[in-house]
Amino acid sequence: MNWIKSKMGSQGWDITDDDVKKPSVLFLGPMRYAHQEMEDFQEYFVVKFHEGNRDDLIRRLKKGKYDGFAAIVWNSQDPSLSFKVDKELVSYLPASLSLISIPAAGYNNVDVEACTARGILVTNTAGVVSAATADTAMFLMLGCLRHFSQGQTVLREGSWKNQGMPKGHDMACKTVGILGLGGIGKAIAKRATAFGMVVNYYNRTRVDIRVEAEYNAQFVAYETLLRESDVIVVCVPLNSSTRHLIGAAQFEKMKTGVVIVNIARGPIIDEAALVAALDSGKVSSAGLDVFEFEPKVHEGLLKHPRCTLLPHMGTFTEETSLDMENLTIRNTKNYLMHGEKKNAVNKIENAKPLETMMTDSVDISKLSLTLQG
Ligand SMILES: O=CC(=O)O
Repeated sequence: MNWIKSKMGSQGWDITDDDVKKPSVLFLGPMRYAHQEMEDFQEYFVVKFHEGNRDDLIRRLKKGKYDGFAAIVWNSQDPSLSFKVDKELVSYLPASLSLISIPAAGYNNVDVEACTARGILVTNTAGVVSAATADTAMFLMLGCLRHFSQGQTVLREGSWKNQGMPKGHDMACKTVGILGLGGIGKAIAKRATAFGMVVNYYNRTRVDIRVEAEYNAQFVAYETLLRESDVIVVCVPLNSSTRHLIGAAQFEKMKTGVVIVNIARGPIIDEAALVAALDSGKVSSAGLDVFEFEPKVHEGLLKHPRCTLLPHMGTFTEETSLDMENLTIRNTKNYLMHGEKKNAVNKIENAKPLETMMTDSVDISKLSLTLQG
């Protein structure tokens, strides 16, 4: 039975299967793990997959191929789909579209303001990425403090550690400054405490003191975090106020020999300034999972022996991919069926009326049935 029928049925309308059509949802990029959730989803929605780049998508949108679609699931992690859902693209989305659901925590590729103006809710999967991303941060921290990447390179080149390699540093008793104590920041705080580190954090808004106590995290001013940290971990989302949050002026204030770790988004750090700080010795090493112009990586980082570099692998595990896909599908279903906005990153006051989300068929406008806002 489909959901519109059950909604209508519950309101006493006498609806047959023939009267009812399922709303359509466009999937950009494949769902590789969430087989069970997809099966369930297809009972209620028509699923269409689109493969192709931004131009293909715009061409199809202009031709009206996706008119009447209710939602888009946007796999922005897929390299072919990592283009921007910018103002121009949003302007081509059909009037029926009420949701863009993203299987990622970071939604910097989507012009959320433009979506809000068109009444389109945007959801992410922030809740399920924390553990895998925090594990990645710990790997980078350890790698940097102990020079493990350098050790691996030396070994692969047929040498051994005592042939010119500097000794590393223990994690215990080092001060880690977490820039952004959200879900990922908290997961890092927990792990850093287990390693015996002192945990400081900076947020625009200080978290509740009970949360601070739970995570052993002490709130400090941004300047203090820059000045007193042995390791700085970047965990804030990318937006216009966090772009180049760390640049030459900030490196200047840091301890000489500081370690920089970034598992959030590349453009939060001015990469050229980071390379200069590495070259001058101000920054002893950098552990980076994200890059300012990824997948392109600054030459100065690539050739730097004291950098540990990963190709954006923070959530690149089978388990977390499954959790992200499942949550993305659930976010879509819950909003379209129940108006639930649990993982929304923007505010939409009124959900679009149900009838505008139908691909065709039954004229339910007479029934004045709308989704809960
Ligand atoms: O980078 C990964 C994410 O945003 O989830």
